[in-house]
Amino acid sequence: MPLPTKAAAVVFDLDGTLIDSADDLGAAANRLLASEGRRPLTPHEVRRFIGDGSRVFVDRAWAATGTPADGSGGSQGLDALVARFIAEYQSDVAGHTRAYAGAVDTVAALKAGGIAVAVCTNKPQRPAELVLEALGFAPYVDAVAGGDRFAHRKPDPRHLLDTLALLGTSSEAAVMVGDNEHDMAVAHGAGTGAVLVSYGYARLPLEEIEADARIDSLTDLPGLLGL
Ligand SMILES: O=C(O)COP(=O)(O)O
Ligand SMILES: [Mg+2]
Repeated sequence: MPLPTKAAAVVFDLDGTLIDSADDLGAAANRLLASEGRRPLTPHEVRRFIGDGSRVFVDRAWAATGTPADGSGGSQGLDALVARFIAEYQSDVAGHTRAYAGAVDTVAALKAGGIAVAVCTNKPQRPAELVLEALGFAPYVDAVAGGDRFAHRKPDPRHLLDTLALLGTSSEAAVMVGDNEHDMAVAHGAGTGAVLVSYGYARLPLEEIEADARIDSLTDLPGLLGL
């Protein structure tokens, strides 16, 4: 679908779109893996494992480094590892994480142009809020919808629809901006515009991901939206 001529809201994905967070996610995972006598993840593995939230990230990390974690909910199983991973990650969300070039200024420019801004991420709510605060996005963001805020998360389009409900914006007047197939899938499913960034952590070849527009830098976004 074409992008709205006058967008009322822009919803951003977080990891791989607004922020390059792989090093801190990897460091937290590697501290946990080391405490369990496992090898660290490579930077390439970390980038491939991001995008489906903390539970899937830890599950992939465990499967890649030895016996997979037990998903049955026991005290030694995946649930316990996920809780420890989130605690590790939350202790240092921004040490090695950077906003992509121009990202904060772009979000600020949209806001100044009268566009509502939200973040729809599979990262859990608390670390998402902490990193947005630490990197200077928070003053320009009207709503944050972490992966554990609602009953559904990307690629379920209800994650995006529930995010838009927080803003009071209709799908037709909204644009989703993200770096992977889940972000574009929720945009198509919810009926918003879909803008794919080229520099993030997509696992599929970018040309295989359907999008209404593709950008190499967030600084191209205001122009694309007619600001
Ligand atoms: O996998 C995650 O934790 C988050 O990924 P997202 O911000 O790209 O949705
Ligand atoms: Mg992403």
